Amino acid sequence: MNRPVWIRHASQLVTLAGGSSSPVVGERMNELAIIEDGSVWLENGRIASVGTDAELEEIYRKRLEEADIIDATGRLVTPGLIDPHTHLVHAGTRENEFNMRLNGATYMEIMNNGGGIHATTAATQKASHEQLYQESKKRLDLFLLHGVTTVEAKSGYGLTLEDEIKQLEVAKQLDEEHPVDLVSTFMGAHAVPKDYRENPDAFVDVVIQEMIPEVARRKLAVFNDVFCERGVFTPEQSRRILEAGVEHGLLPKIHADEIEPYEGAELAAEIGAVSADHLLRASDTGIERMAEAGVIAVLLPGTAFFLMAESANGRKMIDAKVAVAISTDCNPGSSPTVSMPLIMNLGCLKMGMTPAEVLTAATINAAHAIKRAHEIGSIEAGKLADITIFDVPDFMTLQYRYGVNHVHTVIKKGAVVVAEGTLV
Ligand SMILES: O=C(O)CC1=NCN=C1
Ligand SMILES: [Zn+2]
Repeated sequence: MNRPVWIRHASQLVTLAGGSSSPVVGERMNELAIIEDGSVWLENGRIASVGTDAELEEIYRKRLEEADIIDATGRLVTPGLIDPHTHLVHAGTRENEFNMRLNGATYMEIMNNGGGIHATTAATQKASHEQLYQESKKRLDLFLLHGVTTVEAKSGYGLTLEDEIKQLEVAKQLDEEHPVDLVSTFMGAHAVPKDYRENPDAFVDVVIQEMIPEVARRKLAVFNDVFCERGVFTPEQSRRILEAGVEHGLLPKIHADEIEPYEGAELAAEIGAVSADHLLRASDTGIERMAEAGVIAVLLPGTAFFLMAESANGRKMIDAKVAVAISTDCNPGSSPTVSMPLIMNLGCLKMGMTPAEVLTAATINAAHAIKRAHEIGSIEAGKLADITIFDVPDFMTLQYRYGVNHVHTVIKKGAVVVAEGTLV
């Protein structure tokens, strides 16, 4: 049995308490429920008590010797960060395309010429399970070093039943073996394979009739996602794919309005998606409908930055009472980063969000976007003991001193997995 862990004297203990029952919207995204000189007692992998240091010293006065003490004096303590949108499991890289885009090519031009997602699909189809596992594990180690304790991971670079299952089985093995928890999304509808270019609806039928039933039968995914974009899947095809997922118990997510306005946000609201992601080009109507329907906006400022595009308007969405979460969109083409701290910086600098709002978006709202807010995303008694300690005194400095990884310690289910910025 592991000894209890007592984190003491946090200059700011950001609990995010009070946001677990439903996604946090509007002004409440600025309410971090901070405890000065804060203290957390972790036991049996879960959070046992939260309060001031004096309060916990009183509660545990007869057990102080039992605990391993972590002195957080002068440091910021937050819930473990959560990344609700990654394409973690993939093979290969696309730095050649990065250079092409720096020389004026567009993302869709590259994709329509057989690169982009198709390039990564070719590499992933060729890769063995073991190769995918090893390459993805390296990325997961880096996520951990950047303070992330849970990630969502999509398939979508297989585009055949066998290869989609291969990706999802790698994610399952990583979830079982790596400290970071994974929540899987099936995304067979990530692109139309070249062989179906003349008849994309035939591929939609394969996704609906073959892939979704088998993935659901094997319980390899919680969510079903589709790239709803002009030149990829139409809103009508996307609807068919997401409704088929719902019929098999897979919750809907959608890549919406990333490159062009395409009424993806409207579709997300209409079918009651858990989240609509990207939204760089979402319409005002789409944002309003998402607020009414309670669809979470998962915003990906790293992707906009890397595609040299205008970011989504996080400010407008928060003011319209849409619950906002943020993510790296970790993928080899449009966002090859694992740095959630940088994504928070970009949320402030490029999407008009406050330092408090980006922290809410990277913790409790990200937990809601993967349906895990009952277990993670805030520092409250009973939740998993997933904690990140930053070597800055407060949540404002975390954004002010931008572009730096300030992670000092990461605790996953009560065990120290990163100490002084190094994997344990
Ligand atoms: O380009 C990629 O590999 C990932 C992506 N999917 C939809 N937008 C970007
Ligand atoms: Zn994505």
